[in-house]
Amino acid sequence: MDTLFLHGLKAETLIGVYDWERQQRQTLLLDVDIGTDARPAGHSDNIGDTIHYGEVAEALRHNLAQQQFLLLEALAEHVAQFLLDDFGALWVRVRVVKPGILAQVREVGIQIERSRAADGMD
Ligand SMILES: Nc1nc2c(c(=O)[nH]1)N=C([C@H](O)[C@@H](O)CO)CN2
Repeated sequence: MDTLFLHGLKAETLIGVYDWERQQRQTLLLDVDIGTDARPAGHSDNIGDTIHYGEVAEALRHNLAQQQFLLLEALAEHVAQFLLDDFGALWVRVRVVKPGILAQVREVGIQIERSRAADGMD
């Protein structure tokens, strides 16, 4: 399988379990890997034969700005399902980092992998 990826995508959303986190959106960093078949576009050289990464970035930012979550786990599940459902991804890896949230820790986050074939069982 081929992988289309967007790494270091900044997205704002309301997220967190503490009261102060419910007051305003925070900026998260997402690494998104999308399993796809790149051969049709590789042969045709036509944007219509692939997943447009600009559209993925815009749709994700727009969608997350309208959502709210308590946990990074819930946000990652939401993003994975969004990519499988709305962009026809065959498989996705979603890594979410919440920057600067813990002192003395470089990065905190979650990474999940989900696939269409497993139908939510993985
Ligand atoms: N496994 C997780 N642990 C924690 C989360 C989370 O989303 N997943 N979130 C928090 C708080 O919101 C934290 O970001 C604020 O310090 C704590 N632990």
